[in-house]
Amino acid sequence: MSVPSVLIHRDADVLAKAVAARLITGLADAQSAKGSAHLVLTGGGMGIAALREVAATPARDAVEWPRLDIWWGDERFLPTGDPERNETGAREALLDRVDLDPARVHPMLGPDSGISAEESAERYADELRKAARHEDHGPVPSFDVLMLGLGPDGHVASLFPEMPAVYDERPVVAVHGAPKPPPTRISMTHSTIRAAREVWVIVAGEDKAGAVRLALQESGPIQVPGAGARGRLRTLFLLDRAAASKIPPGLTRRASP
Ligand SMILES: O=C1O[C@H](COP(=O)(O)O)[C@@H](O)[C@H](O)[C@H]1O
Repeated sequence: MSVPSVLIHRDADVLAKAVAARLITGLADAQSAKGSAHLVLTGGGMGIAALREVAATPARDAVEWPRLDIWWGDERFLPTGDPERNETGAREALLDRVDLDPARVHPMLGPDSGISAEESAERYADELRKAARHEDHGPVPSFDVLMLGLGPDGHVASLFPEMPAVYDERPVVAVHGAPKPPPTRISMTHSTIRAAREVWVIVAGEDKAGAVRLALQESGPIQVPGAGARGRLRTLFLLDRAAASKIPPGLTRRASP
């Protein structure tokens, strides 16, 4: 597991633009090295803002969209098209605006599929298993980039502090009774998050500053799920100044004035 690096941008707007630029470069590099790439999306304010910035820049054409697999780190267990679904936000911000191969877009199924949250999680784990190659050495692909938001309580994806999902070793699980609505969700677990080559934790706002500090320190991932979000090769905490305001000096690097 990698030790996190911290980059700080002036505000949420600059942060979203910087993440978009980094994402385009990262995906283009991965595709040129391997022919295709795997990207894991997050819901939440900054994750969707970054996708909107990707859609807005002509540099998006550097990515070969038909050769990209899109996954989600978590989903709110709501019907397809519900505005609160992470999938809906991502489609509106970017996915409906680029030339993706629909077979390579992998949403987590909702209740409109006539299945339970548990079945949805199991199906997603199966889909990940089928996409994993021999060289991935595990039940999920080695995602090139896995993006995460961070809640003020330290949650990432739908892994909330001290809830059963943070103890679970299956790749994907159903979550019931989440403290943030909606209560029923599907989430990748820590083991799946840690299979990614790069994990990017993207956070803006003063209300998250305490969670950022705890997620960067040696907190336990049970109490602070963000502290367990680490990539195999690289972990980046991409922050705005407000979110970085409680990090001890020396740990941070300012990336834009
Ligand atoms: O509910 C969720 O919240 C987190 C954080 O969202 P934010 O708006 O506070 O940044 C998000 O990462 C997760 O995907 C989502 O389901």
